[in-house]
Order: sequence, then C-alpha cells, then structure tokens
Amino acid sequence: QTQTELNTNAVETTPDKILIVYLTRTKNTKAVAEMIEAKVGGTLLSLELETPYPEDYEAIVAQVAEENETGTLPPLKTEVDLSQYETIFVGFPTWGMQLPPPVKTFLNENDLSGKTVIPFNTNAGYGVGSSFETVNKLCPESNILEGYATRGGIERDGVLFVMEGEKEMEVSKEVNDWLNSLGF
Ligand SMILES: Cc1cc2nc3c(=O)[nH]c(=O)nc-3n(C[C@H](O)[C@H](O)[C@H](O)COP(=O)(O)O)c2cc1C
Repeated sequence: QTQTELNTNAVETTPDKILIVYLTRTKNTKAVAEMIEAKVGGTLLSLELETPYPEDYEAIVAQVAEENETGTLPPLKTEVDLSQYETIFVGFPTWGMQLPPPVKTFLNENDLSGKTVIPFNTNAGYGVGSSFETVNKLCPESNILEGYATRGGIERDGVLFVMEGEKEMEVSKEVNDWLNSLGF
C-alpha cells in the first residue's frame, strides 16, 4: 500500500482543532470524554446550565420530561467560540430516550456547519433512543461520523458512577477501537 492509501480513513486534524464537549450528571459521560481526550487530545468542555437541575432524581426526570414536551431549551452558562475547531465530539447521557435539553440548546445556539461532529453517549441500558437522530437533525450541514454508546449508570436504581475497574478497561478499549475505525 502507498502512504496515500494507508491514510484514506484518517481524520485530517490536529489536537488544537478538536473540541470534546459533553453533558454529564453522574460523570459516566465525562469519563468517556476523558478517554477520547487521552487518545486524540483536544479540549474538554463540560456543558453547565445557568440554573442547575435539581439533585433529586424524580425532580430532574419530571423537569426534563416537561422541557422535552414544551420544547424548552434551558439556557447554558457555558459559552464557547467554535471557530478554531474542526472536529467536535458531542457527548451526553440518554435522558427520557432523547437528546438532553441542554445539548439541544448547545446545538441550537452554535453553528457547527462545515465541521465534523461525532456523538457519544452513555445510558442506563435502554440505548441512545432518538438522541443520535436529533444530533443529525440539529447539525444538517455537518459531517457526522459514527457515534459510540455504552451502558453507564442506572440512577433510578441508585447506580451512579460505573466507569472504574473492569468496566473502565472494557470501555476504554472500545473507545480506542471506535476512534481507530474513524481514522484517529
Ligand atoms: C433525567 C434522566 C433521564 C434518564 N433517562 C434515561 C433513558 O431514557 N434511558 C436510559 O437508558 N437511561 C436514562 N437515564 C440514565 C442515564 O442515561 C445514565 O445513567 C447515564 O450513564 C448517565 O450519564 P452521566 O453519568 O454522564 O450523567 C436517565 C438519567 C436521568 C438523570
């Protein structure tokens, strides 16, 4: 193989042009974000709300359901200038089988057109729901690459952070394989 052929699948970017933005509550998605950063470099950015969600699980579930129903986009405290970034990883938990409202806010108020967008997700075992589809919809002019999802916590059952020990090793390997398959 020639050098050109070897590189056909390579994502042509440098760490200073990579942003890893994520929403997290119990830090599972954050752990995946850090694994991505360990492999490709880039800048980590946690999405924070102007008004944080309630600590109580039932209360946040109710509030998110209400926001999803009414299409409310909760204002973010986090502001970022995306102009220097070419590749944007967007990480989030599944909430109510959807993309969490703060991530909808982020994708709504920032222009990601012409950029490469790569979603990643943790969930309680019910999958990504409509979240990846919604990323596609909210980034119509972006080059969206295959996402990654894994099982995280099950807060409903009191299972919060799980990215340690064997699980952490397993996810870390999967994340590496996924990033390799994308050409990183
Ligand atoms: C408000 C809320 C709604 C959730 N809805 C779902 C869901 O619909 N499906 C699912 O599999 N997990 C659901 N979960 C569980 C989270 O997706 C899972 O615990 C995830 O790993 C949390 O990521 P984090 O630790 O980065 O916050 C929900 C969690 C919360 C707090």
